[in-house]
Amino acid sequence: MVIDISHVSWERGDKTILKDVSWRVGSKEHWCLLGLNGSGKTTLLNMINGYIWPTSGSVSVLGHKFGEYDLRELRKSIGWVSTSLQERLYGSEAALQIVLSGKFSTIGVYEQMEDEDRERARALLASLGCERLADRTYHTLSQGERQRVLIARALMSSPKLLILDEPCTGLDVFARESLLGMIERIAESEDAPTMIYVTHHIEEIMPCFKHTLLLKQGEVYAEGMNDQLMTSDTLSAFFDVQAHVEKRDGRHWLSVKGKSWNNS
Ligand SMILES: Nc1ncnc2c1ncn2[C@@H]1O[C@H](COP(=O)(O)OP(=O)(O)OP(=O)(O)O)[C@@H](O)[C@H]1O
Repeated sequence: MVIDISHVSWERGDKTILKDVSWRVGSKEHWCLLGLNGSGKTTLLNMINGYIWPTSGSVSVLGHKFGEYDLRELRKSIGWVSTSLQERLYGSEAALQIVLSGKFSTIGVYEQMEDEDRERARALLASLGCERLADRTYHTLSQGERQRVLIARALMSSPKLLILDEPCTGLDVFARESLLGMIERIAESEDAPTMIYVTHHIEEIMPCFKHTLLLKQGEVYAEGMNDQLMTSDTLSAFFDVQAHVEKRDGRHWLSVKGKSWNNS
């Protein structure tokens, strides 16, 4: 199992933020984690990365049970692309340096890098269609370019688990489709890590993500194969709206009371 979360709860004061959550992700099973704002997605990711501990229940990631393994070592095998990471990066660094920093999962490059590291970083930038950005400073990049650089950075350490936390936030529809295409290619590559895609938007779920965990108010609402979960009935009840789901080009599209959410 890549992720094995069993009956996990997380309490803060008198508030229960995660309630009896269980989730098992097998190797090379690419999952989507779907929930509205405040449903507990970030909290669950913080737990998977060992930044917070469950109040009750057990967490095991990449076969290592928390409490019995050095979490700093474990984090080297996990790539986590998130907006909060963007805020912590040094905006004045060149894109290539940012990708290189992924080798040791550090913010900034402190270790001696070899020529082969630079070659790998350039190859990763090229595979994400942004080799020409290698020498550009991060703060001059567009949001879509930043996300690609961060994904290249996350891949630099050849992670076994890659978490993409709302990677399409702030992207226009064309940049979004381009990034989703690249994510799909990563998922289909031979040495692909197990991938978790976190979002509020079902239309971003590419066909390579075959499973979804629906999280609602800190609880698992449902989980399973997308074709079973992504139905008008299930999502109407999940989102507490009158929703209509349509499948097109292997993806599911949601509209609410005649108003499309697709491009929001
Ligand atoms: N350290 C904390 N102390 C108290 N409450 C917290 C803490 N961390 C998160 N919460 C609360 O837990 C709930 C879930 O938050 P979380 O950030 O996990 O949701 P989310 O699904 O990631 O939301 P979003 O999609 O907006 O990022 C929210 O109500 C939040 O205010």
